[in-house]
Amino acid sequence: MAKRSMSLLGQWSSRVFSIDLDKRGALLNFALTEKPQQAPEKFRNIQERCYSVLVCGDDRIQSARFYFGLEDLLRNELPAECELLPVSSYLPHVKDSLIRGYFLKDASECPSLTRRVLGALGLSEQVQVCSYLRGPDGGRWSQQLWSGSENQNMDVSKTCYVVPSEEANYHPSVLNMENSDVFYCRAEACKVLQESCDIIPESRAVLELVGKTDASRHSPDFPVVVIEGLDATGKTTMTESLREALGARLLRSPPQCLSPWRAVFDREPPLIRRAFYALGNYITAEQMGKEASQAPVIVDRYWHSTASYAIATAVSGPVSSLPPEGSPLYRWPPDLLQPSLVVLLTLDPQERKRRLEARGQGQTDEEQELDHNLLFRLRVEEAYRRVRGPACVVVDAGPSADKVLQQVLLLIKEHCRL
Ligand SMILES: Nc1ncnc2c1ncn2[C@@H]1O[C@H](COP(=O)(O)OP(=O)(O)OP(=O)(O)O)[C@@H](O)[C@H]1O
Ligand SMILES: Nc1ccn([C@H]2C[C@H](O)[C@@H](COP(=O)(O)O)O2)c(=O)n1
Repeated sequence: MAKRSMSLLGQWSSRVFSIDLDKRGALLNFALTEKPQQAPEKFRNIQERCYSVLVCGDDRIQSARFYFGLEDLLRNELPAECELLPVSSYLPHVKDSLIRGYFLKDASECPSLTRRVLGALGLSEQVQVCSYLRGPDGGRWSQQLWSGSENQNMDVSKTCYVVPSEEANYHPSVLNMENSDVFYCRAEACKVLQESCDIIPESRAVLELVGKTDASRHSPDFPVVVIEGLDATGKTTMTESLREALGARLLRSPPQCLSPWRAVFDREPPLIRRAFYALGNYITAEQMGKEASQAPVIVDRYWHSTASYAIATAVSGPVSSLPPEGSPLYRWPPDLLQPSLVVLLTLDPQERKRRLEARGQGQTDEEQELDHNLLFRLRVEEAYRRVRGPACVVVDAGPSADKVLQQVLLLIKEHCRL
């Protein structure tokens, strides 16, 4: 079978390549042209031999898993002097056109080892390898696409020149977010798990728990109040107190019944992991519908968490790299039950860290990332504030637990019929 990536060749020169130079949002964008031209300014400082490895297979589950493991694979196989930078290639404004991979700067003494590793990788149907050559004047760079032939040498099939491209006004990941990071209907999330069944047998068990009825239009008799926030902002404390104060039922998303499989899906790439959490919301929604016919319901995390963590993880850099406020990516899935009120607990980063340390519990990988990466934490919180349908009401969780509880009870009185 011909490589799918080869069919991209016709569009190769329309593509923008965006190299993520650091996690702080510095992107190096370039395009390709057939006429020799000067490379972007930032390219001219590069002294190393350069390559790109893009993952562009037909099977989205296999490609997502392959890309997820690619960084480790490259780090294990390549000389230590190879610097790896995430790279995306996309057609501007074209939804779902993004393909991802790594840009390699090789400063090692052994170029043949790097080429051997990349040559072997290039044989895979889901990988496209290119090398970049600096012209003698230093200002020009050419890109050579490696053919997928079994010849592991650089079998150059097309040469293009690296030229500056216009800066995009959003992060390229935004193009592929819908149905890859965020799922706006149960059927789309189910599809991902159905496609995963052969390689992740636990997907079947999850799918069996997901109902088929659409409870979204059913308006519960009692209020449903969701408590959201980053780790250690006081969600557990608040939800327990509200349960007591209101005689409410307490639910969480993902629901208890998914606990046996959560760790399995946490080890999967975003496509599969986010589909799992999306389905967790639908299972919790069914429980909400039942419980709220008898008593008020309090929910620990729900759709705001699923959408916000997914969107904030898919992009890098500052809050400005998020999809803009009002983007349809912040919409509520029409088939997912809407709560009566969503409260977002926020906390000063120092106080949150103090509470985390006082609690002395292990953190999830993602929460460790929050600690290390202030930008990520800011992105998650800003995404929370942008999600609509209903929008969250922000409450400062800094004061004493009792004071915060009184404030939330007041909000419930204002927003809900009790
Ligand atoms: N208002 C408050 N003032 C001081 N300490 C608080 C307050 N609310 C909660 N805490 C303490 O902060 C720690 C974190 O609170 P809690 O476990 O409720 O947060 P959480 O948001 O549920 O965290 P996670 O998402 O990780 O489960 C706990 O030790 C809790 O006792
Ligand atoms: N409804 C939910 C609940 C949780 N998540 C994800 C987001 C984070 O990665 C992690 C946080 O959960 P915690 O450690 O507080 O149990 O789980 C989600 O996507 N949707």
